[in-house]
Amino acid sequence: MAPHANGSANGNGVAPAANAKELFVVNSPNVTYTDDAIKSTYTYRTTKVKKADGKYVAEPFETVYDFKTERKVGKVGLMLVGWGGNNGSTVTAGIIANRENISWESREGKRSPNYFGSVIMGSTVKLGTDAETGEEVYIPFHDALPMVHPNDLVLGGWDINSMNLADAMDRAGVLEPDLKRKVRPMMEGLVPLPSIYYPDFIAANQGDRANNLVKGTKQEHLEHIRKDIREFKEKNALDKVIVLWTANTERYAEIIPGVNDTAENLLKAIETGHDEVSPSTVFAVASILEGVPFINGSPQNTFVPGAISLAEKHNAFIGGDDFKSGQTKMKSALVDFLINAGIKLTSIASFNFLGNNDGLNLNAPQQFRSKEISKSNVVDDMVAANSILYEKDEHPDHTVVIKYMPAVGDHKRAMDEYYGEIFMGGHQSISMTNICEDSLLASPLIIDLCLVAELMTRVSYKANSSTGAATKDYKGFHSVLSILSYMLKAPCTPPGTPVVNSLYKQRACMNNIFRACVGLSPESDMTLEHKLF
Ligand SMILES: NC(=O)c1ccc[n+]([C@@H]2O[C@H](COP(=O)([O-])OP(=O)(O)OC[C@H]3O[C@@H](n4cnc5c(N)ncnc54)[C@H](O)[C@@H]3O)[C@@H](O)[C@H]2O)c1
Ligand SMILES: O=P([O-])([O-])O[C@@H]1[C@@H](O)[C@H](O)[C@@H](O)[C@H](O)[C@@H]1O
Repeated sequence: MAPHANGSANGNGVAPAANAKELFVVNSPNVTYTDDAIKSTYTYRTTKVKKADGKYVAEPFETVYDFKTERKVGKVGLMLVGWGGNNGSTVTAGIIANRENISWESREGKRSPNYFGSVIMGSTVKLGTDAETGEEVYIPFHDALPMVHPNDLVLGGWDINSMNLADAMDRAGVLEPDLKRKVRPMMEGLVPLPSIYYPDFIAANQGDRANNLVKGTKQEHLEHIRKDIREFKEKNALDKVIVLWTANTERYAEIIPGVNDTAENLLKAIETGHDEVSPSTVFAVASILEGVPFINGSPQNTFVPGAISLAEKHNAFIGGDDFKSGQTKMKSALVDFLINAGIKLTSIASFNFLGNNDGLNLNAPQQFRSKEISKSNVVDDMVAANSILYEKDEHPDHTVVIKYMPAVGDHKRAMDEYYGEIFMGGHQSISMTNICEDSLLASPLIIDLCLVAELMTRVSYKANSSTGAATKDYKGFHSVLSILSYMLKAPCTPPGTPVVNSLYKQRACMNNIFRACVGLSPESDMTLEHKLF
């Protein structure tokens, strides 16, 4: 395999197009490069398990897929709902600082911009083993497939508060003064579009912010948001737009038969202005109808059943819920480790103190409840997978507490105690404290979600198997983008499919789907080449 895409022919004798931005080329009879696309024929190998005479029977199973990834990334816009919030203003300043290569003075000396904390921009994946030295070859995750660079994103969005992004950045109190001073001139002119506000869905303590609102009925709101998306696309000559909710956490919407249970009922409920349709669902529906991916970075049930079926009907992408930034990310790594190490985790106590506007909103019981749900379900699949440690339906005790502590601002404090049983009745307690800026954890996740969602708009497949359901034409992945799970606390998955919470599995899934798109087998970590001589 040649490390650079400059001229080596692939197995089909088709020379890869000279695309200086692609870091590697795959030399295989199963991979073809055209000017427009990378096409791979890929054998997906799984194991089917049956039970016969009280015994499992495991059968290897193969499906052959053709994958196609469009190579032209195009100009991409990211529209944030809640643009003027802590996350919205921080990710905007961060992208501008990176794009303009702005350094700043801090207490510790000169600092330069980076994308640390972004799995796509800040981490590497193994491509393979060096043919001569046997050393492992790693490439930036961002180079695994053609992806948009965050510096090239065109940013925009909505907020119920009219503050410009420079003042919003000051209000957030996240970034260093010298950095804020330097990016201010590029942020003052950025003003969020008016948004929709249904006071019942977020905490009453947010009422003072609501001075930038779209008037009219729910149906008019839907049309207004659709028009905003279209105009943003046209004005900036964009090929694609991604819409992402980073606005306040809403309360759960009640699921009511006839109102939000089907696509038709949901559209009707918007038309008649039903109270149980939340602002985030209106944004999701607007995005679906405009054919742009919509991602929910907050915990509420934006994707009511009617929204999911509407997305399926329109082949539009949706992803959610709730950024997995700090405490929960640790949890989805640590619990995976403990249970897979054979340690019986018996309780998790998670405390969170934060003093930003998110914390103020979460001070209200209904909004806290949305967060409590998304933070509590993250260990379920790992517990259920181990029948040695846990009886059926047995769960560790799990408590989640969030308290508003104005003095700490965005510097959230997360304190966790994990308590479990070890060998022969012994006990193990692990306590950890995690202190960091909430918005500096969430901002890179916004970037990752946008980059991967955009990529998925360019990936299509057809089943090509004698055993699987063969299809004639290429089509996109399922509307519910569960490939985004790594970045999300409560991953939304296609209806009826399992949720995977393990951080390790979620990352491997992303990596291996990307590898399949260039015809490479999953990274198994077997490294037999170093074990068998
Ligand atoms: N920071 C993290 O680590 C993290 C992790 C997971 C989830 N989240 C979620 O991300 C969201 C944003 O967090 P934040 O710290 O930026 O909060 P924030 O309160 O600073 O920002 C939210 C913004 O949304 C605006 N808003 C509220 N309702 C709106 C609407 N209907 N339309 C448009 N704008 C609206 C508010 O005016 C505010 O500017 C929260 O729901 C939070 O729970 C954050
Ligand atoms: O990602 P994580 O650290 O588990 O969760 C965080 C919560 O602990 C915090 O209270 C909340 O304000 C953030 O929005 C985020 O949801």
